Amino acid sequence: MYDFITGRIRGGGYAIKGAWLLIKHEHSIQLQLILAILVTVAGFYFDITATEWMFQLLSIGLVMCCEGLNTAAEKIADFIHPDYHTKIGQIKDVAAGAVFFAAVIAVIIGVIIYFPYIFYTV
Ligand SMILES: Nc1ncnc2c1ncn2[C@@H]1O[C@H](COP(=O)(O)OP(=O)(O)OP(=O)(O)O)[C@@H](O)[C@H]1O
Repeated sequence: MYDFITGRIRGGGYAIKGAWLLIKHEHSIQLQLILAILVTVAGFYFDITATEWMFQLLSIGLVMCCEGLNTAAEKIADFIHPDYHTKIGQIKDVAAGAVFFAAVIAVIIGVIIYFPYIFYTV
């Protein structure tokens, strides 16, 4: 039981270290973080509902999660095959495609939330 708890705590520490490395070194994650901060400010400004906050936070989490996994896939690809190869290109494109799905959904959710606040408020 003790090993289980210390192992989980250590695992959490590695995960926080990984999240910090993403924020510190990856421009794509830095951009997503800036966008997340901006929409969070917008959420407070427009006083969005609890349900809208949940969808917004889910969207932020989904995009940052996909972006982080995309970065991991790119790093694995570069590590196992640093030279140019069409397969590596496909692997990177597929990983980027996953981010694209998440980003499109996040934009649609953002439009659904903020369009009425911006255009229909009296
Ligand atoms: N080793 C490679 N072999 C073949 N094609 C590659 C290779 N590296 C990159 N590519 C192609 O270039 C695209 C961009 O790759 P890259 O690793 O630069 O990703 P990126 O999205 O620019 O990275 P970042 O998110 O760090 O800015 C890939 O999606 C792929 O199509």
